[in-house]
Amino acid sequence: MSHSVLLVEDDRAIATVVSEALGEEGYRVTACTSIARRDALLAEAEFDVMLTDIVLEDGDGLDDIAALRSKAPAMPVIVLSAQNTLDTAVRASDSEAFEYFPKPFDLDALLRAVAQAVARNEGGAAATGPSDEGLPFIGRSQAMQSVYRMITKVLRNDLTVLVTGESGTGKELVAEAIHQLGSRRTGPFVAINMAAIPHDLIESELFGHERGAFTGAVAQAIGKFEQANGGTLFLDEIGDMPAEAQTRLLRALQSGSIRRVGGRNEIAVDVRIVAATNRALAPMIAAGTFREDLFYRLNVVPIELPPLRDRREDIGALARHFLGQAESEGLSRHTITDAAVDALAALSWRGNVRELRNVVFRLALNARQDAIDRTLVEEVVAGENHSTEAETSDSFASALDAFLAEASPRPGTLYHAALARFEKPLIEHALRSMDGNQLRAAELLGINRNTLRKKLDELEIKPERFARRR
Ligand SMILES: Nc1ncnc2c1ncn2[C@@H]1O[C@H](COP(=O)(O)OP(=O)(O)OP(=O)(O)O)[C@@H](O)[C@H]1O
Repeated sequence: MSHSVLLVEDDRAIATVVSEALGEEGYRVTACTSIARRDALLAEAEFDVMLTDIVLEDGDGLDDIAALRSKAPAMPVIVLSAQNTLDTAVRASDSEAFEYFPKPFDLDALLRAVAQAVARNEGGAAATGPSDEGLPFIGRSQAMQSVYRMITKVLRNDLTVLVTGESGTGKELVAEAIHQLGSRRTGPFVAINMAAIPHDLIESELFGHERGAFTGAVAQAIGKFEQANGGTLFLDEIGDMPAEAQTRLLRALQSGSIRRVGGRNEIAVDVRIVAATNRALAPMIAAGTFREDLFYRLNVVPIELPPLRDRREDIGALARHFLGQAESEGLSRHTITDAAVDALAALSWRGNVRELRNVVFRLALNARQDAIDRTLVEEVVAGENHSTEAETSDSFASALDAFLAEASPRPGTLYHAALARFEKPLIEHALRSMDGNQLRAAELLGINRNTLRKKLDELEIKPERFARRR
């Protein structure tokens, strides 16, 4: 017998597409657009799975989810939402939703999730776990959605997380979110930055020391591992950890216990580890400076933060958020014009969200009127060298390192493999900057339009993908 799906969705276009796709897969779909109708349908019949939007014409689809669970405790719920914030992702996971799909979503992925939900339901498994209010995580871009989804997946377990991403992309914020929203939130959150501590002190900082363990160890000291007992330990800039400390950390992760420097006793510790790095670890492993076995211990759940330049649509919301922060730190209240946001969005943001925060604070300091306008943005960022040649070449060099470490191409193919790797993103960047206009993209690149056309064919780039959507 085919499985039944209840679809609660007031966007008719989405409801139609999803119903048809499910129908083609052999599901019996019952669709409705309101909470009242949903409840009436649930009172009449049982469904194998429910798909629900959050904002519905008569209320919030997640609000009374607990009541709904008492009516249909075993029914998996898949949440579809256009409010793509971390809060929504967390609310969806709190409501014990089986999956959360920010809109626009990939239909095939949704169909796979429905199939899994049905299979899981037949197996009788149930999800568990609560959480509370969200963090000020700003950004609804598609690029941030997978970050939010990954965060919600680790809230009810103690899996080790490795957060990667360029400096200033929000890696520490992810660690804090995992701690504050997860099951360890009543325990301590302890952070340690490997790059900020002299190498010879790292082991004693992490594991503590006994009195007299080394010159200067005048008293016993408790390390970060013990301080974080029952909570979360955030190991920042893990790529900067010296070799001996790596070995000791690996041992601690394997055994769940530590030994203070100069100490004899093994001390059991219960900590959840979140590690972060802005350096590519693959080339370091290849070069023998980072232990591969430690990498695998840390990289249980990888969360990769996108650079700000890949989610420019978040810049306006972030800028407004930081203006609010500036105000709460005593600066006067300011708004920002759309033209000023566009000017900010055009910059390269090598320092990512941290750099944007600093620039916004400087704008607030320098503003002569209520609204921050484009002219002020241009004045304030003028002297800042947002994308100098040297910086661009630096980031190319590190991308090239990562490519070489991963690709290990056959002899005789290296030049072309590297070229192909960089040519496509470069051309896509030009098209994106020019809203898909090939003539202007060719001008930006400084190549002939026919050459560009040939490249588009060769590299299978579809220029219409970059046309501005209204
Ligand atoms: N999505 C976001 N929403 C709001 N604030 C953010 C966001 N991402 C980052 N920030 C803010 O930007 C600043 C830098 O973030 P954070 O320190 O988490 O970056 P990081 O990736 O850990 O940097 P580094 O690698 O240099 O340590 C912080 O003030 C943080 O609160």
